Amino acid sequence: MSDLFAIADRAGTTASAASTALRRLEAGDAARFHLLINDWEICRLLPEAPFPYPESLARAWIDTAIADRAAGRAYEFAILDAASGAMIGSAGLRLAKSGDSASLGYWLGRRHWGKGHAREAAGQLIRWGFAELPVATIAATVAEDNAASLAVLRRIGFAETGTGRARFIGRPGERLPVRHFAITREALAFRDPETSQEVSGSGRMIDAMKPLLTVAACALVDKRGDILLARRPEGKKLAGLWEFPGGKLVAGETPEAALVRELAEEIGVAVREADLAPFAFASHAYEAFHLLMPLYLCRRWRGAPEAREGQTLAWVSPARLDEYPMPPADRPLIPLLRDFL
Ligand SMILES: Nc1nc2c([nH]c(=O)n2[C@H]2C[C@H](O)[C@@H](COP(=O)(O)OP(=O)(O)OP(=O)(O)O)O2)c(=O)[nH]1
Repeated sequence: MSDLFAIADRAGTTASAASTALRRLEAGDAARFHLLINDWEICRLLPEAPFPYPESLARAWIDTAIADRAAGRAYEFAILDAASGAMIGSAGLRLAKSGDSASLGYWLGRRHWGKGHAREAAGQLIRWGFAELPVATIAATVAEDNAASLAVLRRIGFAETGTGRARFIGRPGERLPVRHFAITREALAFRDPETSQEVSGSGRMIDAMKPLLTVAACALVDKRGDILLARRPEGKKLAGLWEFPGGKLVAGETPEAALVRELAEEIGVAVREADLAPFAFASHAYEAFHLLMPLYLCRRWRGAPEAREGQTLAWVSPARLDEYPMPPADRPLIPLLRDFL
C-alpha cells in the first residue's frame, strides 16, 4: 500500500494494476477537464455541475481546488488512464468542518466508463485519505439513479447509512433522492485488497457503521497517588466534564506516540513511551462514534502540568474520583483505578 501514499503530495503519479492513476489537479488541466465534464450524462449526476458546463467554471473550479489544497480543506486529483497518461476524470476528498471525516466525490468522462477506473480511483483515494489525513470516516452521497456509482461504492466497501434528497443544479426543481454512504478506516482495513471482498468476521464493523474512534488517555499519578484530571473547556463536546489527558490518534500513530504528543501539547509535560504502562481501556458507544480508549498509567514525567488548552487541572485522590463528573466512557474505569492505586 505504501506506493499509494505517493499519489498526492509528493507530486508523483502512481499507477495501479487496473491502470488508473491519480495526480494533483493543475491549472493546465482546465481545458481537458471542461471537455470531459461538459456532458449531460455526467453533469446530471453531480450536485454542483450546471449543464452546459462553462469553460470559465472549469478554470474557476480548478483554481478553487488548488487554493483548497493549500489551505488543507480539500484534495482534488486528476484521474489518469495510466496506460496513456491522459486525464479521464477527477476525484477528490473534502474535509468536514469537524476535521474527522471527509466526503468523497468523483466523475469520469463518458468514454472511460465501465472499465473499472472509477473503482480504482476511488479506492486509491480513500486509501490515501486514511493514510494522509486525520479522518476516521469517509462519506459519499450518490443520486439514486446513479447505478454505476452505487455499485462502485458498495464494491469498495462503503456501507449505506441512509437516504435523503439533495439539490442537483443541473436538474432544477424538486430535490432528488440520494443515498448516503460511509466507510471507516477500520472497515477498509478489514477488506482484502486483492478481491475487494469483506474478510470474513469483519462484518460487524461494517454493519455498525459508526466510526470507531481511538483515543489514548493517561492517568498521571503523583507521589501521593493522586491522579491528574482535566476539565473540558466550554464550547467543546462534553464541556465541563473531567477527563484523563490524551486525545485522538492521528493516522499511523501508536497510542503511546499519541500520548507523548498530546501530553506535551495539552499540559506541557514530557513523558517517555517507556514510562507509559498500559492499564485498562474504555469501549463506549457515543451517538456519532464508538470510542475505544486505552488508558495508561504514568508515574514519571518532566515538567509541571499546566493547562495549555483552556482546561482546568486538578490532582484528585482515587477515593474522591466520584466527585468529579466524567464522560460516560470513563465511569467504568474509576473503580479499577481505585482498587489498583
Ligand atoms: N482525552 C480524553 N478524551 C476522552 C475521555 N473520555 C472520553 O469520552 N473522551 C472523548 C472525548 C472526545 O470525543 C475524544 C477525545 O478527543 P480529543 O480530546 O482528541 O478531541 P476533542 O473532542 O477534545 O477536540 P477536537 O480536537 O475534536 O476539537 O474522546 C478521556 O478521559 N480523555
